[in-house]
Amino acid sequence: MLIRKLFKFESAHIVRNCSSLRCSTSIHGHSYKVEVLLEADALDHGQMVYDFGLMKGNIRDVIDAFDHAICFWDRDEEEYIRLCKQFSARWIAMPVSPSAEQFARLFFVIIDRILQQTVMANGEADIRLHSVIAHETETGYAQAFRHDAYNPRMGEIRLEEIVFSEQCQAEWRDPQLYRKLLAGARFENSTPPRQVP
Ligand SMILES: Nc1nc2c(c(=O)[nH]1)N=C([C@H](O)[C@H](O)COP(=O)(O)OP(=O)(O)OP(=O)(O)O)CN2
Repeated sequence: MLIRKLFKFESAHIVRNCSSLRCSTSIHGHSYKVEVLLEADALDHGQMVYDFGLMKGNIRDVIDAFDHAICFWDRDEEEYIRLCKQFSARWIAMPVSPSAEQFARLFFVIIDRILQQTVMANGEADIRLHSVIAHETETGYAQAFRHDAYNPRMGEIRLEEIVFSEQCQAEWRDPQLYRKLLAGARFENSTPPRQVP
C-alpha cells in the first residue's frame, strides 16, 4: 500500500544550461510542492502504513529548510555563489543543479537516509520510500524513484555535499539535525501509549 504526504516551500534558483532562457539566465522563484510516497506491505499498531504525524518531524524539517532559501549548484560561478551567500541568509548548496528532477532525487536521498536511521516505535513494518515528486509549477513536476535517486548517470548525490547555511540550520527544531544525519545517529519515534480495545 502507498501513502502520500504533501509538503510546500518557496525557493529561488537559476538552472544553468537548460533550454528555457528565462530559467537559465534569471534568478526566479517557485512555490514548490513535494509529495513523499511511502509504501509497506503491512500496517502498524494504528493500522497505518506510517502515521502522517511522524512525517512532520525530521522529514518536514529538512524540506522546510528550503523555504525562503536560494538554492544553487555548487559548480555555478564562484561570483554568483559568493553573492547568493552575501545577500541571502538562507541558502543551500547542492551537488546537482536545482531542477525539479534534481530536487526530487535530492529529497529522495535525504528522506531515504532519515527513514533508515529512524527507530520505529509503533509496529511499523518494512517502510520503504517509494518515490518523491517535486512540483515546480502548477503544470510541471518530476518524480524520482529509487533507481533514479542513486543513478550516477544523473549525477551522484552525496549527503555530505549538500550544505545548509547557518541560518537554515539554526531554524530547525534541532539545529544539529543534519550533522546527526551525516553521523549516522538514530532518530527515535516517540513511543505511543498502548491501548488495547
Ligand atoms: N524538465 C524540466 N523543465 C524545466 C524545468 C525543470 O526543472 N525541469 N525548470 C524550468 C524553469 O525553472 C521554469 O521556471 C519552469 O518552466 P515552465 O514550466 O515552462 O514555467 P511556466 O511558468 O512557463 O509554467 P506554465 O504553467 O507552463 O505557464 C524550465 N523547464
